[in-house]
Amino acid sequence: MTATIIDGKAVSQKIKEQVKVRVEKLKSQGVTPGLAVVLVGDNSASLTYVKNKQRTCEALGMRSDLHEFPESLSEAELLSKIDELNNDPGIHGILVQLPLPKHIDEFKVINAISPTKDVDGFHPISVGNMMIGKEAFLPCTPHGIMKLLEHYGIDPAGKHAVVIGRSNIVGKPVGQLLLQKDATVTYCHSKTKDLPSFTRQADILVAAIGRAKFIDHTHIKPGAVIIDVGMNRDESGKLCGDVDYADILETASFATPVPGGVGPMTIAMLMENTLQSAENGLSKDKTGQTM
Ligand SMILES: Nc1nc(=O)c2c([nH]1)NC[C@@H]1CN(c3ccc(C(=O)N[C@@H](CCC(=O)O)C(=O)O)cc3)C=[N+]21
Repeated sequence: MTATIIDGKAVSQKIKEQVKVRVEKLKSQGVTPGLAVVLVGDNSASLTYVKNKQRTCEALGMRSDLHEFPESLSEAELLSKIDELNNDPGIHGILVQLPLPKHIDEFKVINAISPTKDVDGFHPISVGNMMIGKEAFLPCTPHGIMKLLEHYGIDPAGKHAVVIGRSNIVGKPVGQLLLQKDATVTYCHSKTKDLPSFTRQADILVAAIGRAKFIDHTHIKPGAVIIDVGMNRDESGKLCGDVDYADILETASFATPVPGGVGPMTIAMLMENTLQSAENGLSKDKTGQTM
């Protein structure tokens, strides 16, 4: 048996086409969805992602503003920029590219973003609403993973999902979303003893470790669905995931490649969240009440 390749690029394309149609409709009502991306410091990897986000916005007819600042930007200056964006009616989504320089408190910054514009889904209010299953902007990578599973007819209900990684932006929320779809969820992390004993039980394995090609066929159960959230460089500098893709293909039933798996979905979900935010704005009056 050879695994079916989960084509994140193709699925993200479909989602973007649907977003584009909704953007056109919104524009005909006089509203152009606007995303503000804030980038502090000159991290070249970050710049690549940011450029990708901007390109996608433009392709979908959305406004995209890049606010670039030097590494030396103070926390107070960043907070005041966020305040300005919170109050800008042309901006529906605010994304502060992470990681931030060490002298800036990430938590303070995320907290300062208006939850109505929190298209990353990182604000504690968004996280809380997601946890209790209420309407919220869902974090883009976990949401993208759920969309991929859905697209390929993979129902998490009753399955054992094993998540490796417990970051606030990927590991923790993807486990929650899988739980909401009735999976039995196990979290593994750097302190987990005998990792393979857990991963071998997984019907759905989500790898968000940050180590190139760490997961191989000895870690997985025959027929498992493998979701690779890794973004690493191999020895030759090529982009690769946390999963040794070639090694697991004969064992897994489905697998996401890197690139072309989860990454493009992250961008598509960001576009959808930004559009959603703009649509929300249209259905609210000046007091913020939904009409
Ligand atoms: N506030 C914030 N929000 C984020 O969503 C966020 C962030 N900070 N910091 C950095 C990470 C990383 N991230 C990616 C998005 C798309 C691809 C992506 O499109 N990857 C392509 C390949 C891109 C390439 O070739 O380099 C793929 O996997 O096929 C990758 C990584 C969003 N992040």
